[in-house]
Amino acid sequence: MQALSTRTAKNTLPRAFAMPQPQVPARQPIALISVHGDPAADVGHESAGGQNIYVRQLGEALAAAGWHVDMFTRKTDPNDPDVIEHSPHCRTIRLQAGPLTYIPREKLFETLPKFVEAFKAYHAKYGYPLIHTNYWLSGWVGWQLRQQFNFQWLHTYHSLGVVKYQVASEQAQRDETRLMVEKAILENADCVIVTSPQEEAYLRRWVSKAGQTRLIPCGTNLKLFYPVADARAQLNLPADEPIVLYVGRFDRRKGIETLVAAMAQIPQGQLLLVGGSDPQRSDGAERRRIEGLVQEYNLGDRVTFVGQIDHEYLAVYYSAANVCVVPSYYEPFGLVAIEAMACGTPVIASAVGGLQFTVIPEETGLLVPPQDANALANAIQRILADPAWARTLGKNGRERVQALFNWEAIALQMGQLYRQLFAASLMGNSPRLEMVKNTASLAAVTKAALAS
Ligand SMILES: O=c1ccn([C@@H]2O[C@H](COP(=O)(O)OP(=O)(O)O)[C@@H](O)[C@H]2O)c(=O)[nH]1
Repeated sequence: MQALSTRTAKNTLPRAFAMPQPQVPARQPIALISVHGDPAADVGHESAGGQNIYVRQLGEALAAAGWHVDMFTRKTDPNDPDVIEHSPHCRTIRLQAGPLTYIPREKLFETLPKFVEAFKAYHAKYGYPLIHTNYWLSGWVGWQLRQQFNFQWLHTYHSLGVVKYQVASEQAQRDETRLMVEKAILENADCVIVTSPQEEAYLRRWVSKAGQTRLIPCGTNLKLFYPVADARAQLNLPADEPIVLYVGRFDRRKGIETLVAAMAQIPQGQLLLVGGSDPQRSDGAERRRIEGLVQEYNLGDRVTFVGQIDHEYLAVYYSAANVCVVPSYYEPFGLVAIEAMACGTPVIASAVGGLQFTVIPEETGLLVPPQDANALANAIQRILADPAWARTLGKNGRERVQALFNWEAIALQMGQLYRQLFAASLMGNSPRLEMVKNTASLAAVTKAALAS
């Protein structure tokens, strides 16, 4: 007799009776636009800094949380690939808009219409229901698209012209188009992300009373930034000499000049300047200017130009330092401050912008007036003179980052906001967002996001 029963048992039912295959849920596609900050680029020099890190971290985290994320940037080198896969559902897409060469951001505006056209080809295919733009140039792109398509539009400024132009050395750069576009963004986007309460206040005082904002700070990756025990040994640095650290781009507004002048007033200690530069570009010119000052102050044997360091390896530098200084004249947020704090290193920062949110004077470090070398020298000496207090500042700093600026929690908050905007738009409502008003409520939101 035929062994009919065994075949039947092995799932040979006629097609009509077969169970339907489980469907893999389609991922919601979203677009992050960062025209001048390529999320796939190496950071720490003129054309790549905090914005590149922010967009890349956000894209990767949202993809891990179940979205399909396309991050659009302008292609600047013909040898670069057009598409980079960061993970199966997160990619950087480089669009051709204008010449395939680096263009400083002050001159990028005229390439934007081409960027909009190139983006539309992808939009026709994926129909992104949510677009998150970064910096005013990408915001202009979002604003143009908004006039033609229906999508939820979020924006992060990263830097505000109206605040930047208040610094004397930046006034010559004043750009009326930028100011007009920044106002249009606030008034037309579905939600603007402010990264500090200071940014919210600047927007309301100087840009517009209209438009919705939500406080979601920048964050840092606590798995990358933590206290490294044998940092000095790894870097071959002496165990007992004070080390003052600067990390960042060579740009006048970063105030490296003030830090060098402060070091000249301090009798001991090494200054490490971490950050890349290209001799052909403006950061190369700034580095030469700083090198000149180091010679003038006779600090040649106490200042080291370390060059660019991989983001993934920076924790060793932060951990090796007694203090990290962020001497900026203008700083919208300042990732370097929270990275140093996450490594347990006290921070001395200028009392400007978001640094007044991240650094708590006398608790996690010190704040000093910008461009004041005397005040900075005093602050550095106070910290170097009291190692026990410095350790307490460092410990408090790490705790503050854990409570408020942990990237994992920030990404979850952003994902929740995206979902909130979607839900409200599906119901035809203009979404009403709850404003996080103070640090205590932000800490509670952060905790809740991590617990969810
Ligand atoms: O050699 C370097 C110098 C800087 N950075 C990174 O560049 C970013 C600078 O961001 P920040 O917000 O401090 O300043 P911005 O460049 O956006 O003005 C930080 O994440 C640094 O860790 C880096 O990875 N390597």
